[in-house]
Amino acid sequence: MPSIRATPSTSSSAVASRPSAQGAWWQVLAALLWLPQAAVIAWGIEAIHQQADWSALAKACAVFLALGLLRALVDGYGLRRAFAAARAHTQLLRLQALQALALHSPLHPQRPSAGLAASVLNEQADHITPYFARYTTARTKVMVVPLVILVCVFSLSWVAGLVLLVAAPLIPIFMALVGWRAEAASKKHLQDVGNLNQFLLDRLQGLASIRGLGAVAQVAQQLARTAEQLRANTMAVLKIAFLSSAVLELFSALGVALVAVYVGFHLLGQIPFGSWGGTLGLAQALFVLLLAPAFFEPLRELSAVWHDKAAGVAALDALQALQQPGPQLVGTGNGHPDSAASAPKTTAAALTIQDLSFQYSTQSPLVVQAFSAEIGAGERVALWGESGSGKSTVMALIAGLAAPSAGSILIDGQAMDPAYADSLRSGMAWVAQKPHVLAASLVDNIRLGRDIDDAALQQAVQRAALGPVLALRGNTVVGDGGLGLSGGEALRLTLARAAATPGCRLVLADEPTAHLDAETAQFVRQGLLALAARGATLVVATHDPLLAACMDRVLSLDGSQPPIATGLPAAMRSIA
Ligand SMILES: Nc1ncnc2c1ncn2[C@@H]1O[C@H](COP(=O)(O)OP(=O)(O)OP(=O)(O)O)[C@@H](O)[C@H]1O
Repeated sequence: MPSIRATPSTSSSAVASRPSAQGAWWQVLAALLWLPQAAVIAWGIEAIHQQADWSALAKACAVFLALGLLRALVDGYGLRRAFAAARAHTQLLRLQALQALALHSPLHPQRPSAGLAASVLNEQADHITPYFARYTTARTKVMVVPLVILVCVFSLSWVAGLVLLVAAPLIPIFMALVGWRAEAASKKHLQDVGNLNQFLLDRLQGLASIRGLGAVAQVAQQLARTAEQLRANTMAVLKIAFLSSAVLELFSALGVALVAVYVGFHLLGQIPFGSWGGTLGLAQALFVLLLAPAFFEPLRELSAVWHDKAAGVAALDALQALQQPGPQLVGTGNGHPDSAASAPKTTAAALTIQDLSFQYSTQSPLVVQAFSAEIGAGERVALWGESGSGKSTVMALIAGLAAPSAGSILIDGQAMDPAYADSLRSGMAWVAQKPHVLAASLVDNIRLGRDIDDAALQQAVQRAALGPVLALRGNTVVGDGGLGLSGGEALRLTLARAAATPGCRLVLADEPTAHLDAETAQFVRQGLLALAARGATLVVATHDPLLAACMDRVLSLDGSQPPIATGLPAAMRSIA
């Protein structure tokens, strides 16, 4: 499995110059092969004019066809190479963005929405391949082919050369003017596609609430407005694309027409100058005439792929925007094979938190400030504090879901740093208040792809009292797209996941009993204490005085203390 490691971000302008240049150069060679082909045509027509014998003409035809075949082969080969390199490069950029996203901490303040990220990675990134394969190739051709043709034309006629020289710069100037608008319109268009995806995903997820509150018509109107905006922007992009083509066609047609007029009048003797003192022969004049459209051809090609550039650059920027710097997961998916921490431990973990501080971004205030605590192996501790005092943040920092801004966390004396975070985290179980239920069977939802044998799984099912649910559901899919789970069943699933964690030495539970009825909350409290009783340290962030009363100790983040809990069931008191 490839490691998930953050890679330095790359600007779109830097990566734009990176696709394989070889494919482009093969295509440049193919375009230049038109010169000998044009020479053969010009020579052949002059031969017909001078009534040369047919065998010479047949040879000329054969050479022309052979050159044509060679040109097609070279062009096809170059095109394939350019596309293969562009596809590979796009995949690499996609993977880099995906890896950066996978390393985003859940505490990242600018995490992109799931809909936007999916749209950028799946749809928008597809625009990068044509940009690298077609636009950058066309750009290389524009820099070489017209120059070579200009030298050839100038060597025969300075007037024809001058016509091309004057007409050519007008095209890039107008293209650039149109191109700025095109790029802005493309960015807006891609942004709208992302917004629509985000809107759809969000509203589909909240469909039950929308129906329940009778807001379907309003949401449908909003959707229609967003779709209409996307339509208008798509049309704006197309208008600009047509405008740029029209500008180019106009100037290239004028350029070719002027050369044709000059060549025609020169051959008729009406314009005798312009050919370095002498007069152009029929073959030379035809050669110049045949080269004129070829001079503009790379520019026309560039215009045709101009939209690819606008869409490609916008997609590169969108990929870049997914990789916003911010809090990242500690660790990279690679354990430290030689470290003592990577050896499986069976004893409960001891925690040392020293002067822990955290801020979500350099502009935001410290939400945890110089917090220190010692938690002994096997101890059960409640983190207490007013709402917003930073309990969840401290829990996330202990789990290595983000690196502290200052201070340190030691687990059994081992710092939670990137080299050891993964192996330290493998001995932790996280009990969330609202677990995500995957679209998979109940068993797969407990396993989560971890290496858990059947006996351990059965034990976890029993401990979380999930047996009856499992008997009823069997292998049917639960979660998104499958049968649902009740709130209580989902919480049991969380406990089962924690109970099945191999070598679990530290249980972290974030508000595990919030908003639960008394009976379910009691079940969760019992479940947590049972997990700890199997030899794990337990840290809970809670507002629940009953849960706090079950712990050995309460650590307050803001000086507040839980009220004296009453009504703790007798069975619980015995575990506590
Ligand atoms: N992703 C985030 N980006 C920026 N600030 C955040 C983010 N998450 C939390 N905060 C802020 O950090 C502070 C601490 O939040 P935290 O969730 O850790 O508090 P808490 O004590 O767990 O609160 P509660 O008991 O309400 O769950 C709050 O002021 C909150 O607004």
